[in-house]
Amino acid sequence: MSPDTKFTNSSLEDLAQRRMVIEAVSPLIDGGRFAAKAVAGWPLAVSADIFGDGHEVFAAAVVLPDGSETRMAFIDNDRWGCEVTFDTPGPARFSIIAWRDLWGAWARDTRKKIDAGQDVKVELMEAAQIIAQAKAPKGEAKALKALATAARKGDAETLLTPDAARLMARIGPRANVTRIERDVPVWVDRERAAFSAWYELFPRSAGPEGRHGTFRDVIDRLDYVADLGFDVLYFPPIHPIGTTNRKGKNNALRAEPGDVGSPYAIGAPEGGMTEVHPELGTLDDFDALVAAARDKDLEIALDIALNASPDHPWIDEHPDWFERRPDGTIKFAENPPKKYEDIVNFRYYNDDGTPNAPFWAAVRDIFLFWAGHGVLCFRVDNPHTKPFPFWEWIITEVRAQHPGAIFLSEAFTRPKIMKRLAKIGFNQSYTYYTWRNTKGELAEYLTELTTEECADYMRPNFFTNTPDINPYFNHSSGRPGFRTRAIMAASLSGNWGLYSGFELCEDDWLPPKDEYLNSEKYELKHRDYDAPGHIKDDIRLINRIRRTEPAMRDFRNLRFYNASDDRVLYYGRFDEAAGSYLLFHVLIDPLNPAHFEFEVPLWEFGLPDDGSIGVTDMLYGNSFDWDGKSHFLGLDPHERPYAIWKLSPPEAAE
Ligand SMILES: O=P(O)(O)O[C@H]1O[C@H](CO)[C@@H](O[C@H]2O[C@H](CO)[C@@H](O)[C@H](O)[C@H]2O)[C@H](O)[C@H]1O
Repeated sequence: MSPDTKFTNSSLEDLAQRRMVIEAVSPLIDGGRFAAKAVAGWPLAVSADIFGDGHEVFAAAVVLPDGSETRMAFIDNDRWGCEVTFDTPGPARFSIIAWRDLWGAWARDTRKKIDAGQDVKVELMEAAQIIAQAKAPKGEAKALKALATAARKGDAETLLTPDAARLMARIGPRANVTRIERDVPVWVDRERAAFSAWYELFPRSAGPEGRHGTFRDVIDRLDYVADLGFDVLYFPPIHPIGTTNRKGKNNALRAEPGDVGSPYAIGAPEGGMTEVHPELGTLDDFDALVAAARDKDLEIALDIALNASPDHPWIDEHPDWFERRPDGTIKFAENPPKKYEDIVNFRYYNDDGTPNAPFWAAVRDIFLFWAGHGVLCFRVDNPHTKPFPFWEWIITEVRAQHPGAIFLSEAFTRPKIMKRLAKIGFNQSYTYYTWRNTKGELAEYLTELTTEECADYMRPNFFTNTPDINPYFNHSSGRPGFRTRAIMAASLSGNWGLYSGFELCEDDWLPPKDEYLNSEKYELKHRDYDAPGHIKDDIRLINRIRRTEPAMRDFRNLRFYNASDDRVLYYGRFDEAAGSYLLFHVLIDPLNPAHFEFEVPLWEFGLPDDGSIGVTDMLYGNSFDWDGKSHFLGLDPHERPYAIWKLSPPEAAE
């Protein structure tokens, strides 16, 4: 009597489809709870550990929802990988399948047997059986028939040709096809989410001295910003500003007559987050600015700060949208130890724990309103002080209508919170760059950002400074430190930015904090953008290199190399497919020169240690050869605090 094959816990089919093992899939964020990030048109590397029992030959492929397959290649130690490309921004997914490759195993083993002089008559019968299982589409039927004939005639050599291997890899039978249990979610962004250069200015400061700036004044500043090579122009909030508890200069708790107030204290009788400050102009003026910027390939980014001044119209219209204290008064906002006396807190959840749905919907509509006015880049103020489900919902809702929307998270908070915000959908994240200054700190931080799992979902935006952060390093660095910090921000990260004044090496600070003296957050600021000592040439140069060198796009290609001085950060950005290879030396010490030895990474090009490689100095334009691996270089804070080299390896030169 045969044993009972009605297995209680699995069907036979199921057991067949689980014979292969596919594990440690990458990218896969929290088991698929969150989408990994990709960029439309950029290759996404997919990999997994794939193996099966015995000494069989295996094969695997990444499968997209349209059924298209990209074959994975064996890398090492049961790791397989390939690249796939998504063309359109929006939600996407992939699956992975693996199978036993019957023909591959047959060909490998038969070749060995023939080489050992063994008889392969039975193997030829096996070949005929495998060929009979192949399913040839019209165009390949003839080739398959030829293989069947060869098997019948005992022509092993024809069966073992590379052409036969390729044909059978395409159409040969797949045994025990195993598929990962769930598709892997991916969010596909447009390129600017991963590769952008932001310039921040206060529109109210864009006018001539002594007058409140307007959107029309900003139109006149567009050429300046575009000429520096930026592609996103970002404004702190542009809405009506409250007068109750208005802050005065230098964060004074009382404003003096004429003080303009913090633009983050949003809301006045003229309106809230969907109105513009009357002194800036009208919505029509704003639309004109967006259009003029677009003509210069500049995208406008707005600050979405969920702050209400006590004068915000919603306070009367929607009293239940605000947090209240037991005595019925509204709670003022804070980000301890900072206190924001000029703003109050919104209420995200009701007392019964359910979302304050009308308020959530109203915030969504703010984003949609500005998207309707051509704004698809949003810098979100303090997102970590608002609930995560709220952001996840908002981002999903906005993206459903605008898959190209970009959300930059301004969360200077604990690392895991920053990462969670990136997982739930923020496309870009502010980082700790402004506080990472030594070679060790920078290398360690960049290694984390580029190689750990967070690289699959978190995209740093390296701002050199912000209206809130006047970096300690620059208080005493002088111009050399401004130059190197800008060059590093722009070359270590795909996204970078600066807040206006950095290009003029502004360093007046308000001790003991890393804040600006006479901060523009509380007053208009008029600058001479041509004042001597600026670093505009450095900014133009690095933004031009970013635009022209494909190696600058995906920051995960960053590699550090050896330089014999701990004050010199030495790194490379290579894009082999595009033939773009850059090396950077940056002198971190803004006060003293360095003369050091460094290694040209000839090994990256398969060249021997005594090989030679062509190089162009991107600062001065001269080209020459580096012969051999070891070289010396001098950097001087005042003459040349950094060097950028473009390599031309021998193949590329030919
Ligand atoms: O709390 P962070 O350091 O992340 O700063 C962000 O949010 C602050 C609150 O929106 C904002 O603070 C500024 O606006 C406040 C409200 O008007 C005002 O009380 C603060 O003095 C002013 O700094 C900060 O600019 C923003 O980046």
